[in-house]
Amino acid sequence: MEVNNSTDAPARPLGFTAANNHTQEHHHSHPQTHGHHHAIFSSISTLIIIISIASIALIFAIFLIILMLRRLKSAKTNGTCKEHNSIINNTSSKFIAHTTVTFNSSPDVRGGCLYGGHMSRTPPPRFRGVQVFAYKELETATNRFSEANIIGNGGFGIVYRGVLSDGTLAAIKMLHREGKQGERAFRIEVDLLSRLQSPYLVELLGYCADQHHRLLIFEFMPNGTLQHHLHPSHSQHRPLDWATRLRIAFDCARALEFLHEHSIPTPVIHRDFNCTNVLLDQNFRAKVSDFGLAKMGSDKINGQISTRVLGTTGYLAPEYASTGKLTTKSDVYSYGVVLLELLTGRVPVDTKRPPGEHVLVSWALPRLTNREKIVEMVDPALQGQYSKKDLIQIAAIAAMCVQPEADYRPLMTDVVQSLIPLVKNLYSISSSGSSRFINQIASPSQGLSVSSESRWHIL
Ligand SMILES: Nc1ncnc2c1ncn2[C@@H]1O[C@H](COP(=O)(O)OP(=O)(O)OP(=O)(O)O)[C@@H](O)[C@H]1O
Repeated sequence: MEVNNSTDAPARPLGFTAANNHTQEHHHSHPQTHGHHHAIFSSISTLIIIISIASIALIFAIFLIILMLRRLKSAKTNGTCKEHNSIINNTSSKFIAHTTVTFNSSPDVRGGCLYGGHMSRTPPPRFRGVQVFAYKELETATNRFSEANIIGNGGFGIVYRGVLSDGTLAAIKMLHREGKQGERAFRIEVDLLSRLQSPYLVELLGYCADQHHRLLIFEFMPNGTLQHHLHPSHSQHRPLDWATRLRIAFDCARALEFLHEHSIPTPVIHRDFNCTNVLLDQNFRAKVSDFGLAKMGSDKINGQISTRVLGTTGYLAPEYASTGKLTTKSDVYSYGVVLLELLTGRVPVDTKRPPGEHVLVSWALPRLTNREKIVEMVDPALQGQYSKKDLIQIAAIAAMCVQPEADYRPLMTDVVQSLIPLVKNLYSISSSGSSRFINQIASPSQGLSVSSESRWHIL
């Protein structure tokens, strides 16, 4: 049986041939219909082409929009830093090479982040986690720095109580305009406290370097200074009890231990540790403040720093006062003086007292190692709240800390270790809510951290 009639014709599938034939027939028999179909086809393909082009254009536009949105987003994130950096690298206020901040002339930052350009949706500018405030914001926070909001007046400036825009209560320190020392103190506090975070140090919330204004914004410590409670000018404060004094001594020891041992890469010497620089929170937990005179260990030559003698009379270690040689042991001495104040309720220098009792350390040292005399030294306001064993232990620690020879003084770590059993014992016996405190005693590093980008230079 033959499938193809023509021998020359290539073999084709039947259907194909038929269809072809049919098409040919159709073409021949309906030329107008063919033209009409052709028009329909061409308009359909035009439509398809147009739709395709439109879709491609649409996809491209969407892609572009996404790209722009992404750019915008990342610009915002970096923008905070860039914007901020441009301000701090301005001639007016510079943070150079990790540490040095110089404030030479007035910046023109109107409209920039220092002049409240970040008031609305963008997050406020930050420097190492510390907020940069506009002067206007702080004016608002303190009701134009009203007298009613003044909470203190220190060597470097006036401290105001203020409420920040997010409702946070803050202590706002406005530094005096004149004097290089104030400028330096400002620079050191910002630089140091933005790197050091410890529950034993008063937190720096932010700063303002707007034109000639220099302000530091700290967490608010509702119970003020240890000075106010230990040596009140009026008798408005109830005397601190023994347990609270012991806990304050412990918190301060931890603060100095943190500065000396856990600050990276070099130890920090507070240089002005005293009762006015110990602030108390609502639970009378102590935090150390005022780092304006602090020094980095990197300044040292053979373990000691030669420097101008700055600090507070009565708290200065003898070798530092006489030669200007500063080490972490200078802080240990100052700590010993504060411990003596907690123990005796006396001020470091009191010329109203009888001869031989003017200087607290000279009066206390020979008595601290005499068991009978220790009891006579204790602040009468304590009214025997302590155990004699604890008293002797505290006296021994204080005696070690105020040794005239720096090498004989203990490290702050040793002081902390000696205080741990006393404080643990005290708080396991007493009040509720102490378990958290005991946990903190047990794990010294808890809550402590130091910024990893710390590369400190001489300040
Ligand atoms: N964070 C704070 N919270 C609550 N009150 C504070 C805070 N910081 C300071 N004060 C109050 O402001 C007062 C002045 O503090 P400031 O640190 O300026 O000076 P000072 O420590 O008393 O003296 P100096 O700066 O000369 O060492 C303190 O005595 C205290 O009453």
